[in-house]
Amino acid sequence: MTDASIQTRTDSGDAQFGDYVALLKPRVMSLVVFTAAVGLLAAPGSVHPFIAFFAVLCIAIGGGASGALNMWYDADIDLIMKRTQGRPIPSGRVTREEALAVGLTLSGFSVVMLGLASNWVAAGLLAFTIFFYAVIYTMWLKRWTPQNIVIGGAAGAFPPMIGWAAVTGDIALESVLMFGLTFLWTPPHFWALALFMKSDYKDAGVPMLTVTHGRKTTRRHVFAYTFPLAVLAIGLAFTSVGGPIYLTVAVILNALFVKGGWDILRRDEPTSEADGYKVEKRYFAFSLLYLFLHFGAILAEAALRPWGLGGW
Ligand code: HEM
Ligand SMILES: CC(C)=CCC/C(C)=C/CC/C(C)=C/COP(=O)(O)OP(=O)(O)O
Repeated sequence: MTDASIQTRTDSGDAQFGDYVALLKPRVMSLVVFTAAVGLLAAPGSVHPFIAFFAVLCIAIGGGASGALNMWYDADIDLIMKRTQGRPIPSGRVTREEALAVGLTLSGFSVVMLGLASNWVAAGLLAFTIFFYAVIYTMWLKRWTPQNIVIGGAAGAFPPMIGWAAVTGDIALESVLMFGLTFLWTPPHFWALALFMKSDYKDAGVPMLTVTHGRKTTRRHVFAYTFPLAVLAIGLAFTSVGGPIYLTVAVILNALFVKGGWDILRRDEPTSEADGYKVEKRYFAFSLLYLFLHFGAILAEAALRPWGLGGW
């Protein structure tokens, strides 16, 4: 990826602290960090609250670092897409070299600090996650295959596993299922967005499913993913991190998510375009609430456990 126009800072001024924070994709990372914190709090056993806080902080910094590496590599794409033109590199407030330096420094720092504060299984998983998002997804899959976000989605799904491992030093069925929940959720989450972002990915030459296989196929894929997702999400209720609260939340949310996927499938383009992609936008917003509430319910079960409540 070479593009001289984004190599140097423009005249728009020096970078502010906020520009460096924006490199870390804080809004997307907030939910990632929440799922990591829930993985940590739901794990059997306990760690000192300071270590727990510090471990989550390391995961947040590592996630942010991978976002900076993504912005470093994707600066050419971000310059083309309307949604991303205002980011620190395409708008000329931060150079690519600075973004790379921030990404690499924070990656190294977060992994080493997590290893020292908790254990090297968690640190290894964090390092692998950063590598997966920055190298496997960003540098390879994103520009190569419409399955980019399906496989690449694994990056965003690892955090609860990292949180869990920070306590237990191990990988367990529950942490793998929490991984699976985010993994199967990512395609409908992203493709709903791709449906209303219309030409952005096409203009940037990114082979998203909407571009390569068309919008009807993308609608079918959104709907199709809601079924395995519902099975896994509800199945998680019957493991040690589940319980009646989680089960209730999962049944309601998955019924709504399948129904929403059906609504998306049934829509045709002229109708969707005429109403400004209202249904697709609502579904994308609901996808965020969906994941937040599933992990929130796991947290509620864990929080009630010390009082003999929560769980089965
Ligand atoms: C390969 C996987 C994923 C892809 C391609 C993807 C893509 C996107 C995109 C393009 C946006 C628009 C936001 C922006 O312009 O900054 C977005 C928003 C968002 N995503 Fe994802 N996402 C993925 C996985 C995840 C995961 C795993 C999480 C959390 C666990 C997540 C949480 C969010 C949140 C919270 C927002 C809303 C941000 C805001 O309010 O601006 N995403 N996602
Ligand atoms: C270490 C750690 C905890 C990592 C978390 C990794 C993570 C959150 C991955 C989520 C993937 C994500 C934000 C994709 C955005 O796609 P994109 O980069 O193609 O989106 P864009 O078009 O907005 O740049």
